[in-house]
Amino acid sequence: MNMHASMGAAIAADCPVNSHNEWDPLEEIIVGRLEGSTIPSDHPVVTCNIPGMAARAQSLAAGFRFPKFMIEPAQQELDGFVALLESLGVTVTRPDAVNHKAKFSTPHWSSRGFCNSCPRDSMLVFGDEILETPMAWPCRYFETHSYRPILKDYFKRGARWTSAPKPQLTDELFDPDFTLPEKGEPLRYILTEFEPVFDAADFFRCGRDIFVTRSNVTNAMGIDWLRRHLGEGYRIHEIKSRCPNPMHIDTTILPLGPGRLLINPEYIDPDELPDILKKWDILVAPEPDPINDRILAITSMCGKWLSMNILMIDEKRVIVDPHHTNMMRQMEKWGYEPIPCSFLHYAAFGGAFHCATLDVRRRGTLESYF
Ligand SMILES: NC(=[NH2+])NCCC[C@H](N)C(=O)O
Repeated sequence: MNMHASMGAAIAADCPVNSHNEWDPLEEIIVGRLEGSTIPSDHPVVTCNIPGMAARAQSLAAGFRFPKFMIEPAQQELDGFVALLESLGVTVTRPDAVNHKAKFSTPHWSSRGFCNSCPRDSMLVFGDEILETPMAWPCRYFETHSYRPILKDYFKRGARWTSAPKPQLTDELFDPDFTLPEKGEPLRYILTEFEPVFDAADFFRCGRDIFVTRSNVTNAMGIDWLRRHLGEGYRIHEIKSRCPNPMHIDTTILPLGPGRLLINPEYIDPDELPDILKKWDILVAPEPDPINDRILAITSMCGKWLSMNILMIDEKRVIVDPHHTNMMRQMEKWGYEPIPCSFLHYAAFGGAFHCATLDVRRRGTLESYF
């Protein structure tokens, strides 16, 4: 090993932020919070991304606090999830509780906040860099502020802390005539190319290769911005999804380890995957177990494929919701060790295990898997 390489390795080992993929052994993770959660605004970029029933209910109550009957069971599950991660030896870091109901404004618009249930969406980790993403939901504009004490601490301990240009989120960014595509119609997005925007959760990382789906929160200019920012050491590949209301890749496709991809058969056509993924094993996610609880069904901000929103502890162990027995069994058949953790109530706040977390340190180095 030359001097440079060994110095690089020393820095990586000491740095509190060091993660290159979704499966290396997990050492530290940020887990979101529910305190202070506020029902998101009825801006079209919000409502077009939420299932119809929840969107209608939330539009009526936008800006109010989420009711207790939704917070309490989700909080219990969240506490259980944190305890489970700690029992597995993972360091769990939490954002501050902040009042997301507070109103804020730019010269062009004003909004209240939402919550910090999903750190996966607002920050991306590339090795020792943690990047704040330019999010398209106005109510999420200041969301990373609840993570600033953590970010400053990581920075002081050696991490690189960056942020994409803060978007303006003026009307020019949103197509005023946008409606969701009907079955059979070509996909379209609410975003224009006015300025770069992207959510971190539209990307997943496999070492030097990064994969992205375009969505109603990530435009082509956002993807280009990140491509240029990352430079020559990385390649960003776009994955085509058939999801009619795409927002966040982690209910569509996720890598489980080098050479293994979990796909949602409704949204992904394996023949349309980028060529470099064609050599990987495709593991087709089983049909999600239906959720019959009416309250859970009505309040969920997500679709049924949240069953795929799993978290890898390492290349073998994976956290899965025990409600999703098909997924639990299938994981075992594929040779994984599923660890059950009940988490269905969190869907009302935007996700499950993958969304609710940001893996900031996994033991491993930057590699090319292709
Ligand atoms: N990282 C996240 N917040 N992911 C949530 C994905 C939700 C996705 N739009 C669905 O409805 O299934």
